[in-house]
Amino acid sequence: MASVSNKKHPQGLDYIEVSTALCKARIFLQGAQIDFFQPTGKPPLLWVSEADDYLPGSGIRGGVPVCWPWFGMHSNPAFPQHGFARTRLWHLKHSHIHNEEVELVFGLEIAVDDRQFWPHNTEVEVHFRLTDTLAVSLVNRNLGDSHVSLTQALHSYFPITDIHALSARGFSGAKYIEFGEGPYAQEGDEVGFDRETDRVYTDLGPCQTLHTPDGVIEVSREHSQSAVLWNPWIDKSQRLARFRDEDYLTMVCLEAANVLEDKVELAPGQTHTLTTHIRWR
Ligand SMILES: O=P(O)(O)OC[C@H]1O[C@@H](O)[C@H](O)[C@@H](O)[C@@H]1O
Repeated sequence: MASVSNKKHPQGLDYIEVSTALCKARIFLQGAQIDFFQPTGKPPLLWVSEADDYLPGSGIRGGVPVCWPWFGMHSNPAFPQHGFARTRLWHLKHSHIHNEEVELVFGLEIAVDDRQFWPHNTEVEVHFRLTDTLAVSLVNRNLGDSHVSLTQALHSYFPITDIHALSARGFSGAKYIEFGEGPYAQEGDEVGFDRETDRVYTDLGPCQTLHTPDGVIEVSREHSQSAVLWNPWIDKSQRLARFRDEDYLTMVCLEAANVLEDKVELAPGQTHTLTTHIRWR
């Protein structure tokens, strides 16, 4: 029997625990952030640092942080990197169990203090559809009477066993910006890792794969032509919060995004839905 239960982490954060015949999952109200997803009979599909302390107010270093309503640094350097939504308390609006499929919808009320970051009249939701695949959608509706634009990402962290053995594929035809330089044309379909990698891809096809010693993870996107491929390597690992020095060896981020020329443009009344589907192939 599928179940959806409210739980509290020992450090105080509330989360929703999902258990079905097809998967197990854990989603925190803070940030509407999933940090655990395991299809039945397969290894977990998301990575979280063992250094994470799950303290209220700091985003969890792993799973799928929601970067909204901007990705990366804001033009105002006083604003937080990757937006403010990942550390705010979302609320569960709907949960629906149908056979062994669970759907959860989280909403975010913009607090008065956060109006400085987001003064627009919009609605934002994160939807999870949990089967043997993890589907996450970030839905934006423009409820106001003026045009709104934003950037965003579903900043997914994946367990890849050994960064030296990882082959990321599905990049041919795309271009990327890295460390503020570019755009560069992607050479070939495949990306290997032997240094810090922080590429913002555009003109990217809808499906990439991560070939790891433990299997192939498939990451596909809808309503997104951009994605971020990130591994901090040795030096940056030592500077990152809630991250162990050696963590770069076992993780990579492949983030479904709407960034650069792929940003979300919403006319009054319009809705945009960014979706990523993640599964073991
Ligand atoms: O430490 P944060 O704010 O979670 O960011 C982690 C990384 O997120 C990635 O998406 C960026 O491309 C990196 O440059 C950044 O370091």
